[in-house]
Amino acid sequence: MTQLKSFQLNRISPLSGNKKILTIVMDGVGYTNPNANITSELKNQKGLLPSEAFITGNAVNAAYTPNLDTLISSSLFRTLKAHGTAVGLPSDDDMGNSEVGHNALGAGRVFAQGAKLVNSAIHSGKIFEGIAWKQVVGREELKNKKNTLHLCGLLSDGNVHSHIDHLFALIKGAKSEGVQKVRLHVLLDGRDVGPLTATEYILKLDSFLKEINSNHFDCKVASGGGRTFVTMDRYESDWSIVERGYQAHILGEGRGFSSLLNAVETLRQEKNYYDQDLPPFVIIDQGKPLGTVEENDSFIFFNFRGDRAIEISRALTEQNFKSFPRKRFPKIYYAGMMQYDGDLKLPELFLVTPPAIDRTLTELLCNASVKQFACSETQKFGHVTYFWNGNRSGKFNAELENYIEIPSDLIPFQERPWMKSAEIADITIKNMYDNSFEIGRINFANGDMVGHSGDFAAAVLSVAAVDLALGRIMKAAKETNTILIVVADHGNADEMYELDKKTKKVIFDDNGKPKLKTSHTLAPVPCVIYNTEILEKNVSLKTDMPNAGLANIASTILDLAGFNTPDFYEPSLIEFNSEKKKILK
Ligand SMILES: O=C(O)[C@@H](CO)OP(=O)(O)O
Ligand SMILES: [Mn+2]
Ligand SMILES: [Mn+2]
Repeated sequence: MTQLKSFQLNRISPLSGNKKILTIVMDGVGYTNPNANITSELKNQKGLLPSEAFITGNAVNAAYTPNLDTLISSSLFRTLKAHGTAVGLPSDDDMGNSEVGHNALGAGRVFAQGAKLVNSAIHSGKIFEGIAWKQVVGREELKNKKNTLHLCGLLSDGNVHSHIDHLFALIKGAKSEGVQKVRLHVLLDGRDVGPLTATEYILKLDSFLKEINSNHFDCKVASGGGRTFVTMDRYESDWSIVERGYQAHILGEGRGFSSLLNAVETLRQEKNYYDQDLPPFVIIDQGKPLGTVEENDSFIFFNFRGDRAIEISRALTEQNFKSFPRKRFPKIYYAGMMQYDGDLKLPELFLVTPPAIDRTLTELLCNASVKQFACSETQKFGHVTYFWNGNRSGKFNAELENYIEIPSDLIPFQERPWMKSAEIADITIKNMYDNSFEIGRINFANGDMVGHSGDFAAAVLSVAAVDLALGRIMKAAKETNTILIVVADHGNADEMYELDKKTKKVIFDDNGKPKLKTSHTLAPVPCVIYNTEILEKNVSLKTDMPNAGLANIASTILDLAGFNTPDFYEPSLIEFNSEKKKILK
């Protein structure tokens, strides 16, 4: 990775009088005009509540949000782009997500992201020329069937963590390389795609395998499970998720089925599982698991995004691993689709080089000796640290960076939609009064984590809980001389029902019920700068930036803090009506 030289910020006006700037990320709280998309036809649908937001499944607009409403009515309110090319994704059909959103927020620029980089590496063929491919796939032992190549990852075209086309390209590449035996360990999605879409992808995979399998090429599914229950934990929230995956994928331990389709269909019949919650399973052939991982096998984790790939990567490669008993730890040739953590160099081998996100806001502020604060609950803690800092888990300067994690609950979040919003507000407000930082950022997980459950009523409560916390912080901001920048990283709770792409009308299922949506949205996000009358009087939003996105926030923070904004960052969203130095006094 080429790293450019670091950069020294030039401060033209110090933050005096304990002035502070705090960015609040309301995860998954997209903004759409409350009055859009209503038709009389929709209003007449049976069984639906009469409010417009309720009818369209927009939990952000349906929630009681007096504080957010105050912010939205301010002259310093606008929306920002948070999806597609504005955050480095391949196309504007790609919804935003936390990784690309927080990368853009923390780095002040847009980098071509995993989804895009893997596409180009496949199209150019470079993915099959690198060291990792040679060392993991190009091995003699795979060509003479002594060992097996395992591919593990998320089976969908969600393009947040993975894409099914990437899996197909790897399988084709392995066949061309002369590999004879491939075993797949698939995680069902239902979170970046519709909640009950697994069968679509399974049928796609089945017909692909039918086509590609031959006398000399044997590729089959060996194990799997739903992504939120099996393998894809993050930020060490619940290692038992990874343990279940290890048992199914590596040891071949778990409930047996004759095929992937059979597993999903049987499990769904027994209990109304959404895809993401499916328990682990193992495919059995002639009484034996079809594809345990053995000594000297090769293994590729084909998700490109890091947060949920780190723990399984550690479980498969770490010598002194203590997070759960592995029972058996075969020595394998392991590669990730990407390197998931730039500080830990994890994993050592990777197929595609990740974006070289350098000179992040945290780094520049550390160079300028600015005290910083970051806080969230476990589910989003890495978002305001690791993602915010360009996919690095370490700190630039431990003395200047105060990071606080509030442990998340280990229950379905729709059962506690307030999550840890109150605790995050408590700690943040305390740090505001203590003047422990100059520039901080926090994340409220609610709109996103509850949005993913598909539970509309709970999502409405989740947004109200964020609003309550927001109101407390707004009050404290007035009393502690703190400027707030309230923003979101992408939409989610703003569309709890599937909408027709063109007409934006709710799609109904065969029973006349709205089709639930669990994934993120393409919505823009709110952005407000809040605090003093002085600010409102002397600062305005530039009017010539209709396409501004999340990457414009970093410069805006620096601008408000009295720094010159670096020319390699996207420009600030604001302008000062008279001399900046005087206004920021
Ligand atoms: O839960 C996750 O992993 C993603 C969705 O796949 O959500 P977010 O980007 O908000 O973290
Ligand atoms: Mn998010
Ligand atoms: Mn999400």
